[in-house]
Amino acid sequence: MLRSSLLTLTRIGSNRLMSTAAKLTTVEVNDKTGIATLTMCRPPVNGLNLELLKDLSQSIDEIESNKSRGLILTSSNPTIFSAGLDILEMYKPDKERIRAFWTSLQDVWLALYGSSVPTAAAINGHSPAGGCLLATSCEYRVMLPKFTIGLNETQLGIVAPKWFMSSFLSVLPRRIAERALNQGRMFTTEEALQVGLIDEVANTKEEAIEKCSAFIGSFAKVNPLARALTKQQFRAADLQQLENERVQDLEKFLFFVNQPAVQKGLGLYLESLKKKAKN
Ligand SMILES: CCCCCCCCCC/C=C\CC(=O)SCCNC(=O)CCNC(=O)[C@H](O)C(C)(C)COP(=O)(O)OP(=O)(O)OC[C@H]1O[C@@H](n2cnc3c(N)ncnc32)[C@H](O)[C@@H]1OP(=O)(O)O
Repeated sequence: MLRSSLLTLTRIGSNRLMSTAAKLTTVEVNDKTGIATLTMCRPPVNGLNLELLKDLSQSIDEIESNKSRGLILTSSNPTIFSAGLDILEMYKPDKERIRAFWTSLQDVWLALYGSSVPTAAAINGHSPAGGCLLATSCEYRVMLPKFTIGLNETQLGIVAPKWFMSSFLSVLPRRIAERALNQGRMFTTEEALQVGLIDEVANTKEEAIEKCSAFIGSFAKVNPLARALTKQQFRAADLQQLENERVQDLEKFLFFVNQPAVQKGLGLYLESLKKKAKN
C-alpha cells in the first residue's frame, strides 16, 4: 500500500514508532497495551493545513487497519494542542488547494468521529476552533491546566459548520453548546471541566496519556464489535448528514470564505496574531 511506503518504522523500548515521511504526525503503538498515540507535530502551532490534514487522515486509517486497541490524539508542542485551521489556507486562497483543504478536513472528521476504535484526546495545550473540533471528535478528553478550548469561530466573523456543532453537541448539553458557539467562547481548563467539555484534568502530558489509556482500557472486557457498532449507531446520523451533504458543504464553505467581508476579517485577524507574536 502507498501508505506503507510513506512510513518509517522504528522501535523505542517496547513501543513501535511509525512516522510519516514529512513528519507532521507520528504514530506510536504501545506493545503492552496495543494503544496508538497519534501526535501532531507541525510547528509553530499545529495549524491544520492541507498537509497536516492529509497526514492525520492517513494516520487514523493506519491505526484503524492495524487493529490498535485505541487511539490517543496529542501534540508535540508543549503549549498548543492545535491552533485550529491554518488561516493562511483560507486567506487569499488558491482555488484548487482550498477545495482539497476542506475536503481533507471533512475526511479527518469522518474518520476520527466515526472511528471504530476507542478514541481519547490528551489536550496538552490551547485548543481553539479546529483544535476543539478534533478533541470533541474523540470519546474522552483529558486536558492540562491553564489552557483554553472552544469553538471561537464567531469571534473571527466565521461560522462553524453543522458537523462542528455535531461534535460539540455530542459532548455538551444543547443550551451550553448553543450559547458558547454564539459567543465564540473559549473555556479555561477549569471551566471546560465544569461544563463537561473535558472529562479530566492532568498535570503533565504523561499523566494525560495515562488517563486516556485508562479510559480506553475500560473497554477491555467489552466485546469490541458490540462496542464499535454501538458507538457508530450513536454517531451515525451526524456522519450520514455530512456524507450526504459533502459537496454542498464544500460549496457553502467556498462561497462563504470568498466573501470580501470574510476575507477582510481573516486578514485583520492574521495581522493581529502576527502583531501579538512580535510583542
Ligand atoms: C452557513 C455555514 C457556512 C459555513 C462556512 C464555513 C466557514 C469556515 C469555518 C472554519 C472553521 C474553523 C475555523 C478555524 O479553525 S480558524 C482558526 C482559529 N484559531 C484561532 O483563532 C487561534 C489563533 N491563534 C492563537 O490564539 C494563538 O496563536 C495560540 C494558538 C493560543 C498560540 O499562542 P502563542 O502565543 O503560543 O503563539 P502565537 O505567537 O500567537 O503564534 C505563533 C505563530 O503562529 C501563527 N498562528 C497562530 N494561529 C494560527 C492559525 N490558526 N493559522 C495560521 N497561523 C497561526 C501566528 O500568527 C504566529 O505567526 P508568526 O510567528 O508571527 O509568523
